[in-house]
Amino acid sequence: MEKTSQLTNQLEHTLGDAASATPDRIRRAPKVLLHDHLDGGLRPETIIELAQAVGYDNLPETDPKRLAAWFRDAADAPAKEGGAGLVRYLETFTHTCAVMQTRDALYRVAAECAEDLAADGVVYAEIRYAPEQHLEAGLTLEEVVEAVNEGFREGERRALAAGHRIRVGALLTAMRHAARSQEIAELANRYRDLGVVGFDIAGAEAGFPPTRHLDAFEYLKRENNHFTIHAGEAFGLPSIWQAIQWCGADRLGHGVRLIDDIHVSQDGSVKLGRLASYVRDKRIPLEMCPTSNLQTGAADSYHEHPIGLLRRLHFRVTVNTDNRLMSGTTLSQEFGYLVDAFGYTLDDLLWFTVNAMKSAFIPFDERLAMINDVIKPGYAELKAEWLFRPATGQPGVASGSAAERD
Ligand SMILES: O=c1[nH]cnc2c1ncn2[C@H]1C[C@H](O)[C@@H](CO)O1
Ligand SMILES: [Zn+2]
Repeated sequence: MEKTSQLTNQLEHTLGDAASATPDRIRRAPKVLLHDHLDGGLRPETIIELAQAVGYDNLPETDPKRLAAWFRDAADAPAKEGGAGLVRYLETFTHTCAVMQTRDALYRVAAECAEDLAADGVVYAEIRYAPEQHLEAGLTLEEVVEAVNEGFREGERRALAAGHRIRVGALLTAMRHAARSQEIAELANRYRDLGVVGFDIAGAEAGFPPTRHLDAFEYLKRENNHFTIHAGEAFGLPSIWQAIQWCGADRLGHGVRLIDDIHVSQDGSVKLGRLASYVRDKRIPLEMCPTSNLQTGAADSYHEHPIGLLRRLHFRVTVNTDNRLMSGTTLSQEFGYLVDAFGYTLDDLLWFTVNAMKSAFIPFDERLAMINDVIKPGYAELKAEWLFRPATGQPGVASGSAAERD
């Protein structure tokens, strides 16, 4: 009896160890990224080179390391100061957009984005940007979209040559303070199946409710197209409610404030309000971006980030980067922070990843093939690594455990 429990403990230990999410395993695990801004993920070296090429001399730093630190610090500042978080955070994009005004620059940034994500183990990504912010040097909206799409294709090819497979789709964003959403929605529709997979609105949330862009959303619905909406980041439940019930968003960008509609009692029992229930019942995906939320003040720490509770309650949570440059992060790092905060294992990471792939805007059969033929086998392989560890010469934990299980 005692021997049995000893072996059971060993078995649990071995399988627990097999599923542990070390930084190296997180990086090698196949990952899916649904919320990442093209203009928030440039390489610092590239910004400096592009600025020189176009004569932009307003960069705060001209050394790549110092420039990277500047972006991170500038994006951190809002939360530290407790000010108008998101608005200050968004000011940093002036510099990245300034160097993304030519065909070559957009092509390069998009290619490098795909390469960087692939090197981090991302196998599928939807990358968003606002075409209307790249017209200053005379490009048309169509030229912007084509340059970015071609850049993504080039990045996919380079990644493949380096031994990584990645597929990248574009989401076209309209800025919520501006008035071009209908035009951008039509653009997204025109380039559908040509590299663009959906639409989004972004920018300052307070004062710019999603219903300002209702025409664009209704148009996209009539066209059977897909869209996500940044909501519940800097503004609370009304923004989420409008995004879903008025605009019909397929997914929510961030959605952290949904927590305001969930009541946890002292005894640990949980009661969902009507909106939170609806989001969970309808399996509406939440594109959560932990570090970005800390920077804009939408969450106070990784430990307290609503993702912990929402995952426990089986909301359809996904993990994302938002802006890799401003947050000094990668998708692997975001998962690493959550592993440290919540003790997640590879099984949790697989759950988040399958959630994300199910929520992607590409056709169902392609999502399914990604899950069954790329993601699940990738995690299974990582979890099986212990089987091939060199023998230690100690009595075998593995053989005892396997025998016990049979
Ligand atoms: O987290 C965000 N919330 C709202 N807007 C954002 C966020 N991250 C980036 N943006 C804005 C700034 C970019 O210039 C724009 C398009 O990518 O989207
Ligand atoms: Zn965002």
